[in-house]
Amino acid sequence: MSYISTRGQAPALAFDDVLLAGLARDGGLYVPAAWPRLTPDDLRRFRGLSYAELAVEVMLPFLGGTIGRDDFARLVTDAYGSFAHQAVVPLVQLDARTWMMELFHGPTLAFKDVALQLLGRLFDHVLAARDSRVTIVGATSGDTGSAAIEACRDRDRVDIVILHPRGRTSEVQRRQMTSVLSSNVHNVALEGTFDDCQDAVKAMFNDAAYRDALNLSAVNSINWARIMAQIVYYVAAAVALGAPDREVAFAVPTGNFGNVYAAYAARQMGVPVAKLIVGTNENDILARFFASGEMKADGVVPTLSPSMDIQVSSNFERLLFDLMDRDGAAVATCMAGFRETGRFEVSQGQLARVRDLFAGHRCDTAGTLAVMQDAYARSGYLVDPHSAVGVAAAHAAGLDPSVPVIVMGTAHPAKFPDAVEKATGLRPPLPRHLADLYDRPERMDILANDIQILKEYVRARSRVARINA
Ligand SMILES: Cc1ncc(COP(=O)(O)O)c(C=O)c1O
Ligand SMILES: N[C@@H](CCOP(=O)(O)O)C(=O)O
Repeated sequence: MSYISTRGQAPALAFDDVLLAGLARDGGLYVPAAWPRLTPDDLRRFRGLSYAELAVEVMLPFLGGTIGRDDFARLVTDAYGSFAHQAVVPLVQLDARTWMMELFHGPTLAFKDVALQLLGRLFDHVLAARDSRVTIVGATSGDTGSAAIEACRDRDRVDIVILHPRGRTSEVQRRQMTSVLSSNVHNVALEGTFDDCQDAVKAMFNDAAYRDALNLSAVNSINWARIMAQIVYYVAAAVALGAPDREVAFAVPTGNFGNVYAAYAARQMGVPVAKLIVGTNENDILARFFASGEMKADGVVPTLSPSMDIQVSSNFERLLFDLMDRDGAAVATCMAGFRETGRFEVSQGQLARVRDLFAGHRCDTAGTLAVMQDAYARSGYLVDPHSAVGVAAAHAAGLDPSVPVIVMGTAHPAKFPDAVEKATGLRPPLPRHLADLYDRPERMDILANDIQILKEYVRARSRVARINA
């Protein structure tokens, strides 16, 4: 198994190198050179497995022998042992044909834990084997940051710097990051949006001398290993609801397009997926794209679902690569144009192809609150505002009623108590391990959106940079 860049110019890498590389050296994103296949018999065999057992089966082919089965099984079992629910990602039925897959039972209460609890362990394993260290730099709109910090805190071979947009996360999200006082953890509140944070991270990776001097690594979904670990729960959900003998659909609240891309990857591997429904909030660039074929960035507006306040969705490039028949040069030209003008367009043929599988739906604040109110009124079920966008998308999709729709429950309602209280009158308490979150001291640095300042900040906190100096 080797990995190639969506822009066609970077060297192909094996899994362990991709794990540490983050962004490809040509600015592209790594994808598998070929998709491993899951046969109908594989899917039937998966029916009796625990989540950790299934995770090993699904992910092993992606490793291409770079990590042995026993070592990998140990890392996976350990990672999912940190989840508060025995099923790891339980499925809850919402109505006759709609399910919610609760992905938020990990330590930081969002779906990011599913991948990042494993990634932290993979980093340790690979770095120990190489006797090496990395500097991780990441961008967050709220959830990746805390999940990555939790996964990397106190790890001797890692320094981690996380940029979040100042004042644009929920208070719980911010505190989950800034109250971790470990010496290898550094939080930056950037004067800007999530897109600015992500741009800064990519600019650091695109400076070859800088990335080499710091051994930069990534925890965002630009890192292929994030996507790999997220594929597993789509396989689990489909198998639980009848795959390979029944098709399913997924409704995915979307921002950076990593989660729904993992669903696409599961389908490429052989999971019978009838539709992928992309839910967006008022930052609806993706919903507009699936309607028109034009990708056109506007300014980011703050919403009730702040983790999805994103306009430039990194992982869309991975889908575009397939849509352009894996022509890296064409993707590079398209991305350069997008960077310059803030827009690109696909052909009518490409739009038709993409719409065979994908649909987009925009849900505004009123719609989000209505879903949360309705779920609570009907069954006492509390839905966070991001997952609510997914539920709205599922209901709007108008699919054949025989196809079960699985909504990705991406965050615990207690992460967004203000929104939940506004919708239901109830303020969900934090689980016990976070009960004193509001009393914990915080540490962060407020920085201007200036790439030189940010680069110097990260360099000064990188032990690798000090060793290499
Ligand atoms: C709670 C929550 N829901 C949905 C999303 C969107 O997921 P993705 O960026 O993978 O599209 C995010 C952030 O990524 C999130 O934190
Ligand atoms: N919503 C995310 C944004 C970053 O997405 P990622 O999947 O690329 O890490 C967040 O919570 O930070």
